[in-house]
Amino acid sequence: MIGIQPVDKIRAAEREFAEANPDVNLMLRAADQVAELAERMVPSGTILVVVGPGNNGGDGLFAARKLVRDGRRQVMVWPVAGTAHPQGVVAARQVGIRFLNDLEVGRLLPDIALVIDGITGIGGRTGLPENVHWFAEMCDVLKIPVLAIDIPSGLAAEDHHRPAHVLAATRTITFAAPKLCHLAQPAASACGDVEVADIGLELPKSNLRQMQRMDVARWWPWPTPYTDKYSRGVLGIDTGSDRYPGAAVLPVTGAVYSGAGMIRFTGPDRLADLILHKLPSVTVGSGRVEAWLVGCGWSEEGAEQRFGPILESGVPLVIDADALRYLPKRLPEGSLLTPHAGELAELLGISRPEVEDDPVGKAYEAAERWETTVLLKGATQYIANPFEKRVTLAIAGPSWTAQAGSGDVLAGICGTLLAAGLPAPKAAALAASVQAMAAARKPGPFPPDVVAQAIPEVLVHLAELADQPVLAGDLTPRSIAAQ
Ligand SMILES: NC(=O)C1=CN([C@@H]2O[C@H](COP(=O)(O)OP(=O)(O)OC[C@H]3O[C@@H](n4cnc5c(N)ncnc54)[C@H](O)[C@@H]3O)[C@@H](O)[C@H]2O)[C@@H](O)CC1
Ligand SMILES: Nc1ncnc2c1ncn2[C@@H]1O[C@H](COP(=O)(O)OP(=O)(O)O)[C@@H](O)[C@H]1O
Repeated sequence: MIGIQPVDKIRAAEREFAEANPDVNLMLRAADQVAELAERMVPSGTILVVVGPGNNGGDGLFAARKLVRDGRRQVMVWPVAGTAHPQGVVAARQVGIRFLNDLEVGRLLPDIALVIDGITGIGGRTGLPENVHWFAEMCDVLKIPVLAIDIPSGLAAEDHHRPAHVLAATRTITFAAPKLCHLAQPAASACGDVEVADIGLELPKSNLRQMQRMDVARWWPWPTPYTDKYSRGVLGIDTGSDRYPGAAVLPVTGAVYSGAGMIRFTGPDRLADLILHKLPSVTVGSGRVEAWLVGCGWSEEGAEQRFGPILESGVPLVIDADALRYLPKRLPEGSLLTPHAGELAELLGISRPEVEDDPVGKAYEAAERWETTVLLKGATQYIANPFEKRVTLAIAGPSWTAQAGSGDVLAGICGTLLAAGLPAPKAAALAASVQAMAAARKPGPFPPDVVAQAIPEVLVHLAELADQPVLAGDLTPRSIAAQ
């Protein structure tokens, strides 16, 4: 898990570091890392460092000096605000770096191998200074690689919006910890590959976090020799309707391919036949379950009657789609709500744009109101955990997943993990991440049930990461591969 840090915490850590280490210049540390990454990105060719008026520009100027000294290449600087970090300017001029004006930049741009963006970093407000709009567009048109220092200029560190004008990066090097804009869409789409560089800052634990593959590997409920179908977790699924028959098949597919011990389907009989045709391991009819999944494709008719008895069972529920309209004030302990932005808006009695404007805040608000875990779905998936007062971002996948039925499959995976006994925040973070990783293995317009079928491949890979044996004896996947 990686902590996502707000700007005030970064600045506080920087102050503490400066007090404790008066002889260390953090800007030089940052600049060295920028220069080193620039060398890796383009080993030769002219580099243009674009600098703004603040410390982000300072990083750029010291990186420029380093690049001139270390390599025998041409480095030029464009100070877009007229003024720039004074010591940085002196340092750059000392090594003979040429400072350009707008006209010169326009003329030389086609021959630039790399642009380093030091216009704004964590001090940046949303939006690019007007006099560089043309430049951002030209970099895009000419396909010039851009290395952003800390934050691509135009983005604001704690904001997930992507404004119309942004200097989109090929890579971003940020310091100490990622910021929300690096990970949350659509802002993240302007950051390219993000590298977090250690410059020695100590940061406190954050209540906003990003899942890592290793977390999925560690937390996944791997079966053991003591496991049987019951102990792996029996999941009850009541989903689908005549209007939405696929909403019965898809969640069950998600649940089966993520390893449910047993599934009891209690939806309409006709849909049970459909499911059995595809997935004969599913059982039909009621019985003891460890968790329920409800709501996908219920449509409105009869929804409340279906929901009532299941709510009374008291086991944890995954509550999706139509069932979200009938939430009681108190939910069974350990339950999980899985709304998309529109459904969350309806739950909170606000508009969809209000949710889209503040997904972290609104997911958390619903989690607090119902005292339960909320998984807000979308391009970035947020898991709000009101018990530990934090929000976790799931691992993200390709946008191909944005299709009807993906949410149904995701609900099924959540159900498997709740039935396995995982607490809802973990179940949600794992399910959303694994679906994204499966989609990354099938990058294209594969239907959601085909993406679900890639989950076992993802798990085999993760088992290797967690060093989980897959055969009797001591053989781990790694040792098998070595045969
Ligand atoms: N805080 C830290 O830990 C460290 C910070 N460093 C660098 O310092 C940066 C932060 O420096 P600053 O606080 O000076 O902030 P920035 O350099 O990010 O930006 C501040 C300046 O840009 C202007 N500005 C902001 N948004 C604008 C916009 N949309 N249009 C036009 N002008 C805009 C502001 O008015 C201000 O003059 C970091 O991002 C990083 O690059 C590094 O030197 C290493 C240590
Ligand atoms: N831009 C996107 N990139 C990746 N995944 C997305 C994107 N938009 C939506 N998704 C995924 O698509 C699913 C949509 O869920 P939902 O709207 O409930 O679909 P349905 O109800 O049709 O199954 C979610 O699982 C979400 O993760």
